[in-house]
Amino acid sequence: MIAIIGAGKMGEALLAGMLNTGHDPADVLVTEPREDHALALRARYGVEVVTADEAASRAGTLILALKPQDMVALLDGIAPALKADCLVVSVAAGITTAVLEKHLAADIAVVRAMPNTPALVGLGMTAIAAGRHASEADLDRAESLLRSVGEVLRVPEAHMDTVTALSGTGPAYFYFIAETMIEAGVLMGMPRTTAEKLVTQTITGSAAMLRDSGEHPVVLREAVSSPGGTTAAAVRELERHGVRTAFTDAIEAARNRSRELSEG
Ligand SMILES: NC(=O)C1=CN([C@@H]2O[C@H](COP(=O)(O)OP(=O)(O)OC[C@H]3O[C@@H](n4cnc5c(N)ncnc54)[C@H](OP(=O)(O)O)[C@@H]3O)[C@@H](O)[C@H]2O)C=CC1
Ligand SMILES: O=C(O)[C@@H]1CCC=N1
Repeated sequence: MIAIIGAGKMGEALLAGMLNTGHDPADVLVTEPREDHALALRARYGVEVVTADEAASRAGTLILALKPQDMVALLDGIAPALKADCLVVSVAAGITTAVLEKHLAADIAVVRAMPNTPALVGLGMTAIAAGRHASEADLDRAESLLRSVGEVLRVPEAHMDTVTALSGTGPAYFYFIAETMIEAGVLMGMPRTTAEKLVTQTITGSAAMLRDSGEHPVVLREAVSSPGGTTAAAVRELERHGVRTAFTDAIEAARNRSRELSEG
């Protein structure tokens, strides 16, 4: 039995992704404090909605997808109910395996995971790192569960805050660029629906090329840049406005915020 505690944006993306890829709703429990949201989840996905204690006592694999700020209180609350052989997978930004182990039973198997919302459409990217008591088999279990919603990479836990900044937060950078491009089209007088279609398909096609060509992004960008042309003019403006530095600083700020979240 898999239980998800906290079916907000990320928890629901994992839930929907898992069910879309063949998990049986009868094998999934969900915990959500808000009555109306709990009822909506039950109606939408056909899963059983239970209390956190019940989820902890019945789950073979427990996914914790509540906010980092709510995590310690939840861990302290469910620790007595948890099955000794339960695998705990936390997707919370910044919450280390040491914190999870400290507030659950000392020898519990925990895996820290950082997914992203494209899990909803089966194209997620998740990095995982093992706690002190998680065996290779536990990592395999976490990986096979998360692979149902996209790709999975094992990383040292020391990299997890950077993972959070790159792939966990990454979809937001992408949507920010998409939004900016659409608004630029609208500013220049294009109908919004036309701008949205052009930008969405451009981004989808570019992402597919980046994934499938095996080329470095610089090579792909150079292929778009005709001598004396539009792309070179545009890139000069991006550099002049410090967009590269802005992105680097943004990603560093996300990494630092993830670190701060581990301090409570
Ligand atoms: N959003 C994302 O793209 C990603 C998020 N994450 C991580 O996922 C976690 C959730 O983030 P996100 O989905 O964005 O946040 P949300 O606020 O959308 O989701 C958190 C959910 O947890 C519920 N919740 C709060 N307290 C409890 C509790 N005691 N028991 C059960 N459920 C509870 C909340 O209910 P209510 O609203 O009623 O308070 C809410 O539905 C965070 O730890 C975040 O770091 C990781 C990767 C990507
Ligand atoms: O914004 C956040 O804190 C979460 C973690 C990664 C993406 N969203």
